Amino acid sequence: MTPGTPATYGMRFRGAAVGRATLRMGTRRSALALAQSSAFARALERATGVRVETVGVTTEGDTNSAPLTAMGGTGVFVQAVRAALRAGAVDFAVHSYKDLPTAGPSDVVVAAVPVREDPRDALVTADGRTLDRLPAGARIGTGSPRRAGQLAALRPGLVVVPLRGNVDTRLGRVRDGRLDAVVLAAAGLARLGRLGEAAELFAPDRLVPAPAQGALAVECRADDAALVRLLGSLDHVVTRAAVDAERAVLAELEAGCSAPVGAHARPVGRGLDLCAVITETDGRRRTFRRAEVPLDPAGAAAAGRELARALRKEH
Ligand SMILES: NCc1[nH]cc(CCC(=O)O)c1CC(=O)O
Repeated sequence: MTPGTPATYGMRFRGAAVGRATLRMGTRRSALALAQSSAFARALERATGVRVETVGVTTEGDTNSAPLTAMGGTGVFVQAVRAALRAGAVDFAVHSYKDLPTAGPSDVVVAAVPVREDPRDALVTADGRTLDRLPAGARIGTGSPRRAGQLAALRPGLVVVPLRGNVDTRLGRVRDGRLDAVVLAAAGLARLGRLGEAAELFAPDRLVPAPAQGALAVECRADDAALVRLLGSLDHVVTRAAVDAERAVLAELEAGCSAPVGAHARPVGRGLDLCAVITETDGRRRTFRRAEVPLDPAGAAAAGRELARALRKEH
């Protein structure tokens, strides 16, 4: 960059606004977490002229291979990263948004929800077969009760096998023949440049994704106003509204419904088309509904809660 150009001036000015030439970014150390956080870091550097340094944090979700349901849910991926934020070891943190519990602490804020990656679930099979073409008795791996319930409803004859681990581990189970198929987030494959390995990408109203799947949450300390503003330059309004609606469905259903939940909002016209599902983990019951949602944050959350109440009544 040539010194003295208007672009350089603008970058210096904005970097100076947070009073730090270099920002430290907290992230988990998995290949997926590093890929998504470094993509965000590059975008932030381009947009604002700050420099970003990566600080890898190991979380309980990385060191403990027990099922997430036995460990207190997806929150196990975020606690250690938030602790680094509170301790001042990092300035901001990048999380997979679907790993954030719905009840957030008040001392950290989601300062940016960047534009979303592919939100769909993907099927990977050894020979490229789609779900409908898997033979009865085929073994399909997932550790997610949401995926298990919906897969069992779609294909009652399949055998769902519990599976956890990083993307590489899960894909390896198909390659080594221990499983016939695995279902995982398309966003994870895309961020690792492996989306081409998917045999099928499920339409979001057929296999409804997890709330906020494919989205990132960029958090910083709530009292760091200049940084909240700087990170906010990468906020994507449509993604934020969609995620607000989807997480409102989940938050409302967590009170009094332990069944797995999917929720997904897709931009349509000037609003969002929100669909949500509750299943039993064995797939014997599946309740599905959809609703139109306005693009503003308060309206999106209210519409999500209303859809959740209707679902709960019906299920
Ligand atoms: N709970 C693990 C997790 N958290 C986020 C992703 C994928 C990427 C995303 O949804 O942003 C995954 C893996 C998966 O579901 O296959």
